[in-house]
Amino acid sequence: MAIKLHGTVGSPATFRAFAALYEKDLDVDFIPVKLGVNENKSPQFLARNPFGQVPVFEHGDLQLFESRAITKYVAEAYADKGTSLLLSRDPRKSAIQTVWMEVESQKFDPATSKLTWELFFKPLFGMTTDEAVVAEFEKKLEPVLDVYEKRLTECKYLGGDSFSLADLHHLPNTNILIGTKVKSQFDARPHVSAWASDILSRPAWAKVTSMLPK
Ligand SMILES: N[C@@H](CCC(=O)N[C@@H](CS)C(=O)NCC(=O)O)C(=O)O
Repeated sequence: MAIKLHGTVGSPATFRAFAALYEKDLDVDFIPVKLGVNENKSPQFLARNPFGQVPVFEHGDLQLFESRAITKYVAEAYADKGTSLLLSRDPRKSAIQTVWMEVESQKFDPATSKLTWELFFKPLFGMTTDEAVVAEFEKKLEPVLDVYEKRLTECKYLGGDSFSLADLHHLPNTNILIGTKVKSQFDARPHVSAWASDILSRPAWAKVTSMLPK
């Protein structure tokens, strides 16, 4: 029974799911969804995700949407395969990893998704970047990265001493932003900068980004 991922090359949420699947060395049947022609709003796609967004994961009769729910399922279902993406079964250690997964989705993602949209996707689609929005969200990202800098002086990765979902969830937006002027915010914080280089150089992530057109 093949694992299927419905998604779009370059979509941060699709790439987040792929990162977990590739860390686990899983074979994936990729089913491309064309966002540009609203394939994601077709009745067939809405039956898979009523919010009409990629990615959607399918394995037999299990169907999931929300990239972070997909990565968590993959980490748990394939716990003994590939990279261990869950730091511990101990509730206390596991809770600390969860804290940093929540920080990513509640603090890092809202600021960085706005910035990736303004600085990367809008120019890609021939739209004009709104510099006022960029300035506003760069300001919001700064205190988040300050907290990361402190955290990363205490341990090598956000969730603890090894790479986990808490780091993996950051990959798509970090990968885009280090190709923009926001890179300077990463560079200004030595531990954040080293952490970003480390997680972006993982072979599984290189396999994900190799899907991008050259
Ligand atoms: N929270 C969702 C976000 C999914 C999402 O924003 N997907 C985007 C592509 S990265 C999408 O499908 N956009 C098309 C749309 O919203 O109509 C997740 O993590 O899966």
